[in-house]
Amino acid sequence: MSEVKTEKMGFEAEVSRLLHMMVHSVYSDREIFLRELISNASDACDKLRYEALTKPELASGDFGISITADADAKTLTIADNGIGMDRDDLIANLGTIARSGTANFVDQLTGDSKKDMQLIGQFGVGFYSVFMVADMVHVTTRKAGDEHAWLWSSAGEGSYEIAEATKENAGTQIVLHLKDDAKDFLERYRLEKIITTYSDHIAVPITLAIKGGDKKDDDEGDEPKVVNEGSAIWTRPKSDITDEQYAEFYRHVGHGFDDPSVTLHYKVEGMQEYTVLLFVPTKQPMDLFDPARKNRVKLYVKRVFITDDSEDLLPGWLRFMRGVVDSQDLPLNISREMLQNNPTLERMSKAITKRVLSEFEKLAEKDTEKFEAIWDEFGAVIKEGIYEDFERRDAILKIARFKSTGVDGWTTLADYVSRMKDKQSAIYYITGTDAEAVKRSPQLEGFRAKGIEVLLLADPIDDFWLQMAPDFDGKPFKSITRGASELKDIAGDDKEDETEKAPEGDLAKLTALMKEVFGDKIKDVRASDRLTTTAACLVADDSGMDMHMERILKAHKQLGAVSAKILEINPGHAVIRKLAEKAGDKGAIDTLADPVLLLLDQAKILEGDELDDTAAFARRLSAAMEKGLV
Ligand SMILES: Nc1ncnc2c1ncn2[C@@H]1O[C@H](COP(=O)(O)OP(=O)(O)OP(=O)(O)O)[C@@H](O)[C@H]1O
Repeated sequence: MSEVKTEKMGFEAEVSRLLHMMVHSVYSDREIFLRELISNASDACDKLRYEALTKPELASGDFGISITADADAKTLTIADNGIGMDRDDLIANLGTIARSGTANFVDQLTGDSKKDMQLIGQFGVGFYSVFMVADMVHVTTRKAGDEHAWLWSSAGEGSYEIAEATKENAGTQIVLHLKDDAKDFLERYRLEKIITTYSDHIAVPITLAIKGGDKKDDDEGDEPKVVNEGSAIWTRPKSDITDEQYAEFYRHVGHGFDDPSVTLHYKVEGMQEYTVLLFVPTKQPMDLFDPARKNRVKLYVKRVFITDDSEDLLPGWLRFMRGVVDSQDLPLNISREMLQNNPTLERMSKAITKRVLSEFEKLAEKDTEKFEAIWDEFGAVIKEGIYEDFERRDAILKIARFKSTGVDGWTTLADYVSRMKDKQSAIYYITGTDAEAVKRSPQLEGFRAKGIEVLLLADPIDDFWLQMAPDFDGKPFKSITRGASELKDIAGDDKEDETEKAPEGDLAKLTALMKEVFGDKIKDVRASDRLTTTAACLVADDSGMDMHMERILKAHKQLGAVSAKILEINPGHAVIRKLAEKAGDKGAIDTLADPVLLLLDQAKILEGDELDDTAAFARRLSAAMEKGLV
């Protein structure tokens, strides 16, 4: 017999950190390791079932997962006849951290085992959780279509070994040598309970056999017994499925660790036939803002898993949804490439999207609080649909929620419109990168004083959808940082404005002087009615681009230079009054140059813009302070 070559390999540093924690864990829900292993085994069966559509020789018999507890050997074995792994797969999957969820988990480890343990519940650690219960793990695996089998072994600290092995069929067998304090995972009652609690929804049969030990309490013999329902959960009637079973399935299919906030389970029959089981998570999935904007809903055809990577199953703006769509109409031998631009899939996608939106609409009416909690998490993503999904634009605008100066929580556009003032024709908004900073924008002052509501938009997508959606209910959206304000024409609820203002004549002299000082730095200077407490602010020209949008485009190098702005000054502000008084004096252009330049820099700072010359700003400010102090 030739000698078996064993290679010793070190775990990736992050895995070692993770494993160290697992090995020394005091986590009370250790039983989740079994859920993770069953989940992986089921995924492996799904993958092979798909491969076998085009290469039937790869699969051998019915798919199944078997769990064997050996009380004498103190081992728990989980075996599947799924896709299996080759040597490279083993190194990539059981030696590194591939999943973003786990990587995030490791990033957040503090070294304080109590705190770290709490994180497991939020992230899950997949396969590595076996080291909470086992001090030695052997994985024997053979990839379907491959003649070699491999044995991966590790005690969970620092390193693992890989050696060539023999295995009759494709699939994976994982043997856990249980730690002394984990022997309860050999008991039938305990195992059955774990499997039915966490894995009942698994669509392949899970058999359990108990071997050896004292059989006094277990008269069911050594024969493997099927312990789960074994049918795909989405094919079962709703009335047979408990909330907990839905939640477990959600966690399995969505790789989530929270509970679903909405479960949508229905069947369509007629022209098209398919079943939908979709979930809205409670918390944002890790990859929500990945630039790839991938959809994670799994597409099945007649119960056979096809892909969880179809760009056409649901639009990108619903990428937070998790679950399964099982079609009866698509051909079973459909390749993933053939799914692109497939008319059946397109029709299905449209109908599901419509249904999801109408469920949101219903929920928003029936349980506003719950819908708003969903909006808190996913609103920024749903709004991408206003930008890119022309057909759904109106429907999304209808359910969309916004922060506004008029209310504390969220408002709908319809509610905003119902609160519009007499002669107010537009829906006013202001955009920015930070919700709190937006709230403090000087341009809001005049609107606040008149009780005219302004939407406060601080999601990156806001500037973009506003380009695509010109109005709601016939009312145009209008940026309050662009163009002349129509405040004086709108009947607000302010009292007679009694603030003392600079006389028109002086003001005209001051604006002329300022224009001269600023040159082409500024497009125009004019008196403002949008300011009440701030001396000056910048606004964009009516025909120009919204200032925040311009800044975004410049940051993304989509725009060379920003256009010159208009400086609006507040005639009621003491500084402006003083300046206006002096603007007609002889030599005023010299004496007032520094203060008016300071005003301009101040307005830029309020916008979060960079100053052209910070040294000059500091010098002017010091000079002004000196004048005030001495
Ligand atoms: N029984 C198995 N058969 C084939 N491949 C497996 C098996 N178990 C694990 N793997 C491979 O190892 C990878 C890592 O597994 P792990 O449980 O750590 O994470 P995951 O399954 O990707 O994510 P999650 O735990 O959220 O399901 C899997 O993605 C899979 O490719």
